[in-house]
Amino acid sequence: MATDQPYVSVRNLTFSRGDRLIYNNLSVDFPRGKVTAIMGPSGTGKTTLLRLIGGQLTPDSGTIVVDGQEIGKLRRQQLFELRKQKMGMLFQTGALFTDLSVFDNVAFPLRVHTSLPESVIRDLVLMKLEAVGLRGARDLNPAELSGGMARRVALARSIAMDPELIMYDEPFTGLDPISMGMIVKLIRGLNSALGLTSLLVSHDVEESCSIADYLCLVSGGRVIGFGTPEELLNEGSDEVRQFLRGDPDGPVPFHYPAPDYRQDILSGGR
Ligand SMILES: Nc1ncnc2c1ncn2[C@@H]1O[C@H](COP(=O)(O)OP(=O)(O)OP(=O)(O)O)[C@@H](O)[C@H]1O
Repeated sequence: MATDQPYVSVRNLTFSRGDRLIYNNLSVDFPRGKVTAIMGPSGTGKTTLLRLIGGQLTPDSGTIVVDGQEIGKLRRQQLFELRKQKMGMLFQTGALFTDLSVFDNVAFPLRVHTSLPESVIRDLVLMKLEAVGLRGARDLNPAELSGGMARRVALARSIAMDPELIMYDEPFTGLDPISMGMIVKLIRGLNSALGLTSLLVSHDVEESCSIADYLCLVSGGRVIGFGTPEELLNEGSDEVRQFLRGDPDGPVPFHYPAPDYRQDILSGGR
């Protein structure tokens, strides 16, 4: 696949949950080898988009192409192979196996998906743990880890199979500033060192802007801005800039639609 082709290409995607239309004809490309942060209001469908790209959900219509392969055309086994070989996911809820040590958690995908000898698995696990700074914690159990350490072990596990695409869903949530700083550094560092394509869903504007090559802002089922953080902060629409600056009022109004305030007060009713 040519390196100038996007790694993920979404075309005319429509997807509903029950009566709720979440995406209506969405098209967006995610550049290869870059970190793109997907941001937008709560409930707008960011996690849903990651799950559609990962093939865990199926679009009502439209196509999703990952590294040249159209997800919707793959048979179940092919999709499983694609996910196994090319995709890593770090979901906020992606808990570690509590009855396995740190080492065994990271070794798990290698043991399940490959027939590598234990000596090679050992080297690979130690390399991944070294990358997240936790080689020395290999014998601990998840219950002995802080939240930040657990997130780093989960990250080591999600890169165990050397994915090309890694999707992070709210990786900073609930972390103290130091742990958050470590995860920020790791996401950026791993992307550069391993040449990954990274998609990051996050509400943390400052952290996302500090590591993302591109921001993709979604709202109301469509992309309202795509560009570098600087481009969007300086030249984005009013709605984009309101979101990025966290302004309480703007195109998204502070007040829920209501009748005239003065008349409302004077009317005396409810
Ligand atoms: N399993 C489900 N069944 C039905 N509706 C769902 C399900 N999961 C999510 N939804 C709905 O789909 C919409 C999009 O959810 P999603 O989690 O993708 O939003 P999000 O942008 O990631 O939100 P947040 O920023 O709050 O995490 C929401 O309205 C949500 O209520």
